[in-house]
Amino acid sequence: MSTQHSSSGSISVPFSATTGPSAQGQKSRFGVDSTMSLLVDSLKDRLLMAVPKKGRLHEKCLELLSGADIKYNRAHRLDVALVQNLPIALVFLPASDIPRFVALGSVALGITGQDVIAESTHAEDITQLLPLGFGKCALQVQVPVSGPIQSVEGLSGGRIATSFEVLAGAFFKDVDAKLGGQQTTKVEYVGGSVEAACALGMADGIVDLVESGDTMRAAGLHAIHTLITSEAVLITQRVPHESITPALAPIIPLIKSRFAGVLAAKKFVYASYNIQRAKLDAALSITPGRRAPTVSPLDEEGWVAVSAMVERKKMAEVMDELETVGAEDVLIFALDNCRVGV
Ligand SMILES: Nc1ncnc2c1ncn2[C@@H]1O[C@H](COP(=O)(O)OP(=O)(O)OP(=O)(O)O)[C@@H](O)[C@H]1O
Ligand SMILES: O=P(O)(O)OC[C@H]1O[C@H](OP(=O)(O)OP(=O)(O)O)[C@H](O)[C@@H]1O
Repeated sequence: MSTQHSSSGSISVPFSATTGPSAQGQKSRFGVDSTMSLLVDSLKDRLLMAVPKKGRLHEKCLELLSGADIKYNRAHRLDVALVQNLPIALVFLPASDIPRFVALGSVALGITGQDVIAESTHAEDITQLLPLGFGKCALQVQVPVSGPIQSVEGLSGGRIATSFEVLAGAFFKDVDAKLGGQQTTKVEYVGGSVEAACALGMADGIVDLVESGDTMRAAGLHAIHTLITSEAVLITQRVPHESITPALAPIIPLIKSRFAGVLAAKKFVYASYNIQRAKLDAALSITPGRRAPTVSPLDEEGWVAVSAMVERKKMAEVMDELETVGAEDVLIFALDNCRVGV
C-alpha cells in the first residue's frame, strides 16, 4: 500500500482511500470515503503508534501489545486500528518506514529495529525509549567460505550487495579511505534474498542481517565483520511533536512502563520456599531478590518462608542450590505481568 505522510502531526490518509473505489461508495468533498473520513476524525484525540505490519517483528509486536493489554480490532486490509481501552491508534507500517514516520512526527511512538533506524537518515531525530528484547540480529559482512577474499580490506574496490546501502556504503567508504582511497567499493541495493548475490556472480561479498546464521551457511557464506547489532526498540521523536497534547503526553511513559512490565514478567519468575532459620543466610545468598527477599515466620518453631524474584534463565540452577542448602517446598511461579523495570 502506498501511503501519503505529512509532518503535520496527524496520520496521513492511506493513498488507496483517497483514490481507490470507496468501500461504502460514498465520497466526501475531499475525496475521502465516508468510512475513512470517520476514521480520520476519530484519530484526532489519539496518540498514534506505528507497528511493523509484516516481517520478523510483526508477531512479536502483537504479543507485546496483548501483554500490555492494548486491545484493538483491525479491520481487514486497513492499516489503522483504534485501541478500545486507551486513546491510542495503531498504524501498521513497514518496519523500514517507521523511523521516518516517527522522526517527522506523523506518529508519536513506533516499534522497529535498531538496524533500520541506523540505516534511515532520521536517526538523530529519534529517541530510543526501550529495547524490547526481540528481533535480535547482527548486520554482518559475509563472503563465500571458500572464496579468494576473506577480509574487508580484500573486498575494497569490489562489489557488495545489500539492503543496507547507507550503512554498508559508509563502512566501505571508510575501508577504501584507510587503504589510501585509490579504489572505490561498489555498494549495490538488493531488496531481499541478498545471500544469493555471490553465488549469482553479482557480488564479491554481501552485508546482511544474521540471527541464527542458517541462511548464511545455507548459501555457503560466513561472516568476516559485524557492522552493528540490533534488536527491536520502542521509539519516539527526540523533540516531541506539537500534536502530542498535554492530554496525550502521559501515554508515552505509560506505554513504556507497560512494555517494560511485560518484558520483566518474561525475564523473572517468583520463587517461594520454606527453610530452617539456621540455614536462612545460605538460602538468601542464592535468592537475594531484586531489592530484598520477603522472609515470613512459619507457624512452626525455627522455620521461615521465603519468596523472591529469580531470573528465569537461572531458575533450575537456583532450585538445585536451594535444595542443597536444605530448602523445602520450593515452588516457582510464572509472572503474568509486573512493574519492576528491566
Ligand atoms: N533473521 C532475523 N532475526 C531477527 N530479527 C530480524 C531478522 N531479520 C530481520 N530482523 C529484524 O526485523 C526487521 C524487519 O525485517 P524483515 O526482513 O522481516 O522486514 P520486512 O518488513 O519483511 O521487510 P522487507 O520488505 O525488506 O522484507 C529488521 O529490520 C530487523 O530489525
Ligand atoms: O540468520 P538467520 O536466522 O538465518 O536469519 C537471517 C535472514 O533473515 C533475514 O531475512 P528474512 O528471512 O526476513 O527474509 P528476506 O531475505 O526476504 O529479507 C535476513 O535478511 C537473512 O536473510
